[in-house]
Amino acid sequence: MAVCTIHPTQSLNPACSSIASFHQKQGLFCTYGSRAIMAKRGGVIIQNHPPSPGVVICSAAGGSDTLVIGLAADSGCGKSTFMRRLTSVFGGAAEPPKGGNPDSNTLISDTTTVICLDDYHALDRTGRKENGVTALDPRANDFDLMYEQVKALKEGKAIDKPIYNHVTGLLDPPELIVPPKILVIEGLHPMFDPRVRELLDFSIYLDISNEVKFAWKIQRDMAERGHSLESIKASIEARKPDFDAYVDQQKQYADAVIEVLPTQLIPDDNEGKVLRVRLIMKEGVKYFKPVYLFDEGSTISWVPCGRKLTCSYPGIKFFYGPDTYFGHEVFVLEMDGQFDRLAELIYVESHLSNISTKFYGEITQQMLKYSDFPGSNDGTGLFQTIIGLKIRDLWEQIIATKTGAPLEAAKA
Ligand SMILES: Nc1ncnc2c1ncn2[C@@H]1O[C@H](COP(=O)(O)OP(=O)(O)OP(=O)(O)O)[C@@H](O)[C@H]1O
Ligand SMILES: O=C(CO)[C@H](O)[C@H](O)COP(=O)(O)O
Repeated sequence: MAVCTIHPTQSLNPACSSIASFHQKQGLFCTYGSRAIMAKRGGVIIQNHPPSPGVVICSAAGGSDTLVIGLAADSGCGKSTFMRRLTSVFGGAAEPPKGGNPDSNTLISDTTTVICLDDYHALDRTGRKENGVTALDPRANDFDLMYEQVKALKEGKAIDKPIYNHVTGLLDPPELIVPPKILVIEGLHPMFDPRVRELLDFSIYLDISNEVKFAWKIQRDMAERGHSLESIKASIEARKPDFDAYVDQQKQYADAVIEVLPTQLIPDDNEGKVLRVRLIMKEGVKYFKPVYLFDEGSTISWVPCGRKLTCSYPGIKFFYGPDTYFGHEVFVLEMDGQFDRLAELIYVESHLSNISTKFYGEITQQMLKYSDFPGSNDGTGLFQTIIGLKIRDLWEQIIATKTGAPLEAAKA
């Protein structure tokens, strides 16, 4: 490990510059606090210029601990919302790379870097049109590059990642990505290519049923983007064959699936406002203990409404039990309905176990803190928050295993 001091008004002083250059040549990387400093094409640059003097640390160990998480879902299915919940578990805001392309799809926080796999589109918008393929088609994506670059980050090496510009529909010049502690690759195909799949430490699939997808699309694309009902229907229909062929099939590989369905509490509901959400958790995944309700391995139906939990129509119903999913043994935790008073979630939280919280009520606190995010009063927000905590736990366990440090005791 090498250490030197820098001043905010300088790029890097000569000593730091040569340290960073040296380490870059060795394929290692340097940080200033949680920010990355890279030697690049002969010069030295600081990612996110430091706001105050500080210490630069160049270390062989830093990047090689990168945990890689895959999050798959169709467009408009809540990936960004999920990412905001996940990064908030680690604290600090997630922002696009400072001073970079304003249309970058990347989000960087102190601990996490989220890269959007749309950046591996091999064909731009015109190219897809000319070739008659959708963005969901593997032929429109560069899986070789995706594999090489995710592998490099996992090995602690920085990459020059392409940018797909959703504003122009063009492929923009690449941006520098340095290895974070936790790398999330989100998009249409994180589990499609077996080589990329193999690099994932944990994988999640957001499975939004057609009815709910339609309701969310209407809410966003009609209310916020001025699209017509017909054009939304047409766009969902046009994507469906490729979605079924190339995206949906990835759920069989996911360690956790969040399935979002219409409620069963209202007969023939077609509004899509009240949701039945199922968290499907694979058994036997390293460092991941499925959450359970009351008694691990039992089958339980629970209506928590009553003296301790306020419920208006149509109420709330939980279910927990073992099942099989694509031939895998899984546990399913299900919530149908929505909370009237979010603070009362503590009552439900206190009956859940293996939730990887650090203190009593952490889930409720997280949900209250981000109550303005979509899904905060139902199972989507609850299960996304739980998965965020499980990922934090996974990372801490991996670090503890590598360093031999004891894990914090007294976790729920
Ligand atoms: N849990 C939820 N409950 C209700 N609505 C939701 C939920 N999550 C997302 N939505 C709706 O879906 C829209 C899309 O969500 P979000 O931007 O998170 O999806 P996305 O997968 O990142 O989309 P894209 O890939 O198109 O950028 C939101 O604007 C919101 O209207
Ligand atoms: O499925 C998608 C992303 O999840 C988009 O449709 C794809 O990336 C193409 O984007 P655009 O419509 O902006 O050209």
